[in-house]
Amino acid sequence: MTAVTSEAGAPFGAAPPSGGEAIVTRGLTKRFRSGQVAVDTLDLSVPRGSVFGFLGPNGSGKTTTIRMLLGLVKPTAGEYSVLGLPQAEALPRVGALVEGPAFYPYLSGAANLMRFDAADPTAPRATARRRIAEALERVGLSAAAGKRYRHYSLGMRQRLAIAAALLGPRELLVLDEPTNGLDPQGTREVRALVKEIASDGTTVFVSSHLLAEVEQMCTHAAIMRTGRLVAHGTIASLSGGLAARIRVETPDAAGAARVLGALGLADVRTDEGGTVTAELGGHAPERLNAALVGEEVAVRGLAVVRPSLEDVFVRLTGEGFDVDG
Ligand SMILES: Nc1ncnc2c1ncn2[C@@H]1O[C@H](COP(=O)(O)OP(=O)(O)OP(=O)(O)O)[C@@H](O)[C@H]1O
Repeated sequence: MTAVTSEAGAPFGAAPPSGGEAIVTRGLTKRFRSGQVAVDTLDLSVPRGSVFGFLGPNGSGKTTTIRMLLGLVKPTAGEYSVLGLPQAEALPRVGALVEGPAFYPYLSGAANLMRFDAADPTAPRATARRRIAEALERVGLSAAAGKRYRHYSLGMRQRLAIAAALLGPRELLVLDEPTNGLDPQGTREVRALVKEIASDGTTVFVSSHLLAEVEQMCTHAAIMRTGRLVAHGTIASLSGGLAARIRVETPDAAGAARVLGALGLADVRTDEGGTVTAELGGHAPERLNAALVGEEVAVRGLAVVRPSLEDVFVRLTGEGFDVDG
């Protein structure tokens, strides 16, 4: 672990992590000179091979955490480990996209990567062409390698930035809000690329303020709010912590609510549009449908609604997830 002297002055333990984790943090904290605590005693475990969504509204401390993990910002307290290695050994195995690299508009994608690679003193010159061709191939830009950057679409530009993070063999890819500012097509391209990169075993740690994006793209997530972790786990376990609900569309909301209540379903609610919902519990939806129809309640639609990460956030914090910051 990269141990950081704690605020109390004692060095945090330097024991290596188990090896199954790509990133571990313990009590990681960053207080800026302004007094602002951007990251507050963060305990994070990112399993190797996961696509890990680091989720939180704007300003919740995601970028500051990433910058600490990459050695760009010094933590105030706590410790962290990346790939279970000392920082100097870990960083060459980590590809990162934090602030998009500045590319030259009149140069081609390949020429831009050549310049970018040349600026990295640790990159072996002799293999530059091969590594660049491989990175372009990996992000699906081989055919556009010779095209000028200024003619690239937004999605292609971001894929080139990801290619720049893949110019060496990487065990971990860290992407800070990679779909920010993209159009819908570019967003789709980048999401597909993240899944593709992860499919060969590379761990991907990706920050986002978009709940649905993390739900679609990630296997695991940590949810941040004002510098603190509010939830952490597999996507299934995070949303599995909340009960699924049954949702009944009917012209007879009062009748449906009565039948569901009589069957023992908990938390029966009728919304303003007349839709009735209740906690499903152990009930079989088809039996509920039969019971409603048997009681002459007309059913226009019946669905089981699984809780989303947004429901988890609202339940844990009592607040809506402020998507736009
Ligand atoms: N250099 C700095 N000095 C003082 N405060 C800072 C600094 N950098 C970030 N902050 C503050 O720390 C908090 C967390 O910021 P951070 O950028 O880590 O959040 P974030 O979740 O990445 O949000 P965003 O997606 O908007 O970047 C914010 O309140 C921010 O204003």
